[in-house]
Amino acid sequence: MTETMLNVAGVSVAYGNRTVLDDVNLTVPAGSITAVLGPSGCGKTTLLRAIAGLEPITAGQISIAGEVVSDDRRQVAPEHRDVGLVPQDGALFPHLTVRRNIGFGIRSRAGRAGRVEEMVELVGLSDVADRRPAKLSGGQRQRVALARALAPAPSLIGLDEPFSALDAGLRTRLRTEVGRLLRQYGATALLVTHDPVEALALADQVVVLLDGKVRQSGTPEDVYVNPADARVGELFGDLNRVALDGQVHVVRPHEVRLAPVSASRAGQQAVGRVAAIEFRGSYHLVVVEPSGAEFEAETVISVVVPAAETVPSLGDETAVELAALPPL
Ligand SMILES: Nc1ncnc2c1ncn2[C@@H]1O[C@H](COP(=O)(O)OP(=O)(O)OP(=O)(O)O)[C@@H](O)[C@H]1O
Repeated sequence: MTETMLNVAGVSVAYGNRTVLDDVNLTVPAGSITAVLGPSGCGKTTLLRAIAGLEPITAGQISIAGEVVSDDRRQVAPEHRDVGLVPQDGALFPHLTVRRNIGFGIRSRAGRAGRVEEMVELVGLSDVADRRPAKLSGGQRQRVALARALAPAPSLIGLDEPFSALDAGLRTRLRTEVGRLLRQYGATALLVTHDPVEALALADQVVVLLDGKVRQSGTPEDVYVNPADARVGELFGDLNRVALDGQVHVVRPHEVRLAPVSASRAGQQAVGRVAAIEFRGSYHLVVVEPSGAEFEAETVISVVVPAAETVPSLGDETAVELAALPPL
């Protein structure tokens, strides 16, 4: 069996009398990446801070590599937890070079220089290793922050929205690169993010956090394909909620298709009018108002139509194939 590197059991955290984490449970197996996904304010940063020892917990227990580091009696100091943090903004020391930033957390002097060089190479920063952070690009700064967290070989790496300050193109490239580095290094990582693409692309396990509670945990495929409820489903992008035959069905816009009205088959297709069309770059989102009596008032069904395909015009009558609508 794989060793559990992080175990968070029934953990609650309160600020004053306001509970922001409520009975949170999660485990991270050694050598794997877990993403905690949730909207702004759901408690992601608080969870990471509690794990790193920067926030006391009000209930439960946190263990790292089999050692209890937080419970109702104990709170092991951050520097004794063996957790490397990559904060949201990188938080590099502005007056230190890349090398010295990376070496900062390595306590023993013996072997430090060699270790720093290894990390500099790992993140591909040999050319800029004597520069200070101000002379680096945003992507380079984030790589320094990652190397600094990895350098002391911690049991666990915590990443707090590490790509959020970067522009879209760089974010995608760095995401791929960081994923590769963490795997190559065999790191155990907990990534907190509000970005579903980041969570799905990088993680072995996704933990969905809503209002301070874990709503669902599973593989990326699990949580995407079988969301526990519509709120979880909606975290991963546009979602149709269609009230049909007394049940609410949810379906993603790319899972339904437009069809010619003449091919309509009862129960399989909804017929309606095109109420809106949005161009989204690689596709059009076509919003259809179905007219059948079986649909509740104000039901709309959004359909992804790839850019290469013909889109209907506003007001056109069209059919939507509904075969993929699972009830929730
Ligand atoms: N030191 C604090 N004192 C009081 N309330 C706080 C403190 N830190 C955070 N909070 C509140 O706790 C809740 C959870 O905050 P947290 O930063 O953990 O959420 P988050 O999911 O990381 O959000 P974001 O992505 O916006 O950083 C929020 O409502 C926040 O306002």
